Amino acid sequence: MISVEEARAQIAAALSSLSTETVTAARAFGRTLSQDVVANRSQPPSAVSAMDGYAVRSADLGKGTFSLRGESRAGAGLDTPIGEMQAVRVSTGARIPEGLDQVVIQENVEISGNTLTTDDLANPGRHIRPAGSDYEDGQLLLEAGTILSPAKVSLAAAAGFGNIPVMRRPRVAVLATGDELVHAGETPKGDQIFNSGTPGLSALIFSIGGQPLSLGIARDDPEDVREALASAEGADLLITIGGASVGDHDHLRSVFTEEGGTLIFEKVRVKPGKPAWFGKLGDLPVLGLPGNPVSAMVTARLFLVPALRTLLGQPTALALGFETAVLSEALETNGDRETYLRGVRDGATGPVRAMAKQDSSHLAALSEANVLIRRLPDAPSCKAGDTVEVMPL
Ligand SMILES: Nc1nc2c(c(=O)[nH]1)N[C@H]1C(S)=C(S)[C@@H](COP(=O)(O)OP(=O)(O)OC[C@H]3O[C@@H](n4cnc5c(N)ncnc54)[C@H](O)[C@@H]3O)O[C@H]1N2
Ligand code: MOO
Repeated sequence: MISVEEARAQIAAALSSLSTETVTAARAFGRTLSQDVVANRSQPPSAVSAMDGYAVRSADLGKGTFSLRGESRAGAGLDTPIGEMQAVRVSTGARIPEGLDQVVIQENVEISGNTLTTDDLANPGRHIRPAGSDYEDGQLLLEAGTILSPAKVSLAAAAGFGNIPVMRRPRVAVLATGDELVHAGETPKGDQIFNSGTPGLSALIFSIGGQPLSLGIARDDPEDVREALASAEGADLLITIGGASVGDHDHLRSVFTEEGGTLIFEKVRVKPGKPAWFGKLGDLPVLGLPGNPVSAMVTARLFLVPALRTLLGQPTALALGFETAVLSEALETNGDRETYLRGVRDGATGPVRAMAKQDSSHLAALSEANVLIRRLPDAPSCKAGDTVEVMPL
């Protein structure tokens, strides 16, 4: 059995990043940048007013009455030379005319005909945004591999990118297996249960920027499994749910091998999720997740999310984002598998406790958990007040 870290490294090694495409800025949220975004001009391009008011020479303040000399508007700056004791009407974002170095806000002036008086004193640069104060021409604004938040989309657009180069969305086929399953919304027979795995994993795939594609439910019949595997053609990654362990009616692994699949690993020293496996069917990477719903969701966090991030060319694809938290309740000695306990943390930084229900089929408990508490193999017992590693969910 290999460790979680080895498994993650083997998955990443078998994947390469996908091709790229461009999308309009308005559609770029959540996508991964495929090229650096570099500013091709400074922002603002020249010194501009930060307020509505009057631009003056700071050295003239306190010396008497100004005469008004035209207006500089956002997008239509004033080019006329400005003399001493002259003030120019400016709006927010308007270019500051040559030679002026202070803006007096309109609330602080008295206008009479064509003249202006103010009690404001010299404060050079006041209410003026210098050229390039946001960013300079040639500055690296966003690096390839960055996930585009709304603010980052806005920055790329501010830098003139109407179309943004992004990684293609990974197409992830999801195949559930087992005669006991029916799709949610259908009517289960007595012993049947709903397929919770496909919707849960699809949501996770979607949240990382992938395109989930359900291949439905393959019955416990080799021909049905064979057909389902064939239907994954064209996907960038196939996720299977269930049939990973040793059951008599699980045909997934045997059909995978018969069809020429190469197994890269089977079984990981992790709890939950020991039966997780990974291989390749021709060029198609196949990640087999255990059927137990919590095992599937936890192993998806550990293996599927980094796989998607690798396909998306994200530089920190393998980072799991651990934080530390203080325990509010003791923990027992861990077994020999790396263990991910469902936990509840009080707020974003408060104390954490492991939930009472840790069964790998208890989805209601998983949905209440807000962290996974990581316990390394054979970790000693912990008491309240000890620090543990947690992965936010
Ligand atoms: N003798 C042994 N038995 C088991 C072992 C073992 O090592 N020796 N491993 C256990 C572990 S750990 C796990 S995890 C499970 C995983 O088994 P499979 O991956 O083969 O999953 P199935 O047998 O197909 O299903 C297990 C369980 O999960 C339910 N299931 C499956 N798919 C879905 C789905 N899409 N949505 C909702 N629920 C699903 C299924 O009905 C079963 O209840 O094996 C242990 N056994
Ligand atoms: O390792 Mo299994 O995932 O516990 O139920």
